[in-house]
Amino acid sequence: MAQRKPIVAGNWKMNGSLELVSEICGEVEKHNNADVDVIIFPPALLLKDVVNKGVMAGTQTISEFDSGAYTGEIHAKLAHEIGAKYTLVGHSERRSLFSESNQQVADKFAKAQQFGLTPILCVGETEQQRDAGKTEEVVAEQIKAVIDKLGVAALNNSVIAYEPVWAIGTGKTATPEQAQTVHKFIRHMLSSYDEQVAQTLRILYGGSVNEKNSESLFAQADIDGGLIGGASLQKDAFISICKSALGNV
Ligand SMILES: O=C[C@H](O)COP(=O)(O)O
Repeated sequence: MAQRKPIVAGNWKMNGSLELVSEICGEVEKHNNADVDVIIFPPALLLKDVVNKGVMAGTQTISEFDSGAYTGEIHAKLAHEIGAKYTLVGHSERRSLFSESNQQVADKFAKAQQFGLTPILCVGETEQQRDAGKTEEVVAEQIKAVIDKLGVAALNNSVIAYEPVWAIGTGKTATPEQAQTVHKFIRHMLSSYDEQVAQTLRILYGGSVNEKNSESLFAQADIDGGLIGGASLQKDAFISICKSALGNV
């Protein structure tokens, strides 16, 4: 089996402050090493502060446009110049609250790579879709939008985060088995395009990950770390999750 370096990514969403940067980042930086990539996704206004603390960072979304009259958008080129290494694309909150389509997410993915950012493509089904037996179909469509636009090789320089919408911020974590089933499906689907991409792509799980469940989730064969929301705002919990990625992925 391919060796994949785990990632523990903290998505602060529209939370955090300069105080939180000071409280968490010094500690977090110590856990980013040869064995695990630790990344913080702060609100864009705190990106430079996080980078200045020596922490690997990214934006929570990115514009699909180049520079121009796009008030309020985050330019991938500027984010990269400031020091961002990654960006999330297609987080379910962007899809549901800001109506981002699969096509738009694919455009953002392309723009991120064009300007040197590694996209983390977020995918996942709603509870209704899961209940209707459509989990695999929904996740496959979300990934195929990127493959159709850019070709499967574009996934080489990316990460996928599987985040079932029903598990986000609800405390209702997918069981390790439920998560593993979908991660395995994603790898299987990718292997029909390219076996090397399927084996080397890092696939993170997100959705109510905390310091108590991270170890069992990360121990699954196809789970390469986590995208953490609420627990990434608590220093001790987040550090504990970072430690559980070591030797468990
Ligand atoms: O990006 C992170 C996810 O939306 C998970 O959030 P959560 O850990 O608060 O459920």
